[in-house]
Amino acid sequence: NMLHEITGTGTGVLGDTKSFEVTKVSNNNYTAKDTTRGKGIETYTARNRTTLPGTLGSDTDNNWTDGALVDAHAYAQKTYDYYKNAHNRNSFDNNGAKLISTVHYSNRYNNAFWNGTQMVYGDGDGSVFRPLSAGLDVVAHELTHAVTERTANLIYQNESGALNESISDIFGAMIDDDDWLMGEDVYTPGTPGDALRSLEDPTVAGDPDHYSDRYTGPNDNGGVHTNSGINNKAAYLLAEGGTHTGVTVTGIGRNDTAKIYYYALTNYLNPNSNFSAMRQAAIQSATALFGANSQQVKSVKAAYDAVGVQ
Ligand SMILES: Cc1cccc(C(=O)O)c1OC(=O)C1CC1
Ligand SMILES: [Zn+2]
Repeated sequence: NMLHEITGTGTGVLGDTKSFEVTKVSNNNYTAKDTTRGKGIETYTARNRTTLPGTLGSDTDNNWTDGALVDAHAYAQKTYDYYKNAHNRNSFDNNGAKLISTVHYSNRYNNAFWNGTQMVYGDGDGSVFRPLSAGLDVVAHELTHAVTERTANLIYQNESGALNESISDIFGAMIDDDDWLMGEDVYTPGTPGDALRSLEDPTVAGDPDHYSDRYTGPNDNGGVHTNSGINNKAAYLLAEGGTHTGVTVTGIGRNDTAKIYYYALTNYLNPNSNFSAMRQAAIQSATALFGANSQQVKSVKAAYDAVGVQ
């Protein structure tokens, strides 16, 4: 309970020190259980097996040394705080639902996912990925899948699936807000400067930045992690501005961009929304938030013009 809530300190996967709320059970027993946020934030370890949630994280001296667990716990708290402070949303269900994360899932597992109940992170194989919870954008991406599931619930295939992925990348970039890259802190440790995806220039990772270049094949549920680049590029242009395919967009900044996408996700998008419906939802959201003749509405139209979505 709140009475035993204290601050823990630990070292993340990348060797950085961070602090986070934990529970003191006794003088030499601390658990990765935060009872200060919603109905709680709890982080577990699967100890490299696949039983979920596994064992609740614990430490004897409150100086935490399991980097993957430190990062998953601290970044879940940071992501909770973002949705509460920026969008007045209390956890993924807007009713304070407990945030459960498990690290050290399976063996050399190059993946992270939301399984409908909790977040799960592999350790990576050390070549393709480091432990995936070390990426704040990864944690935010996974938790945003839960937010999307409880709101628009975009079907995870073809265009609605690409939007599902893009919404997770957009809020991943809004929360890990020092760049427009996804997974840069955990992807290919041996290759500095690359990323799993880029919202600024999706083509650096081989993803399309215009609707005419969309993938229409069967792989990856119809290219959900590929065609996300089209809407990701639109969101980047909306926030930062720029000229793309001969169309100039006036940037409106990260905060207004985030408000527009959150408003669209929670008021207009539905499970079957395609890219055209995304354009309309963003226009209607910008209109509701900023007015019909606002710069924000003008820039939304230009951003979707620039990526070829009408
Ligand atoms: C690493 C990975 C593999 C497969 C699916 C996802 C997924 O969650 O869609 C995934 O996580 C990400 O894309 C996060 C953003 C880096
Ligand atoms: Zn995803």
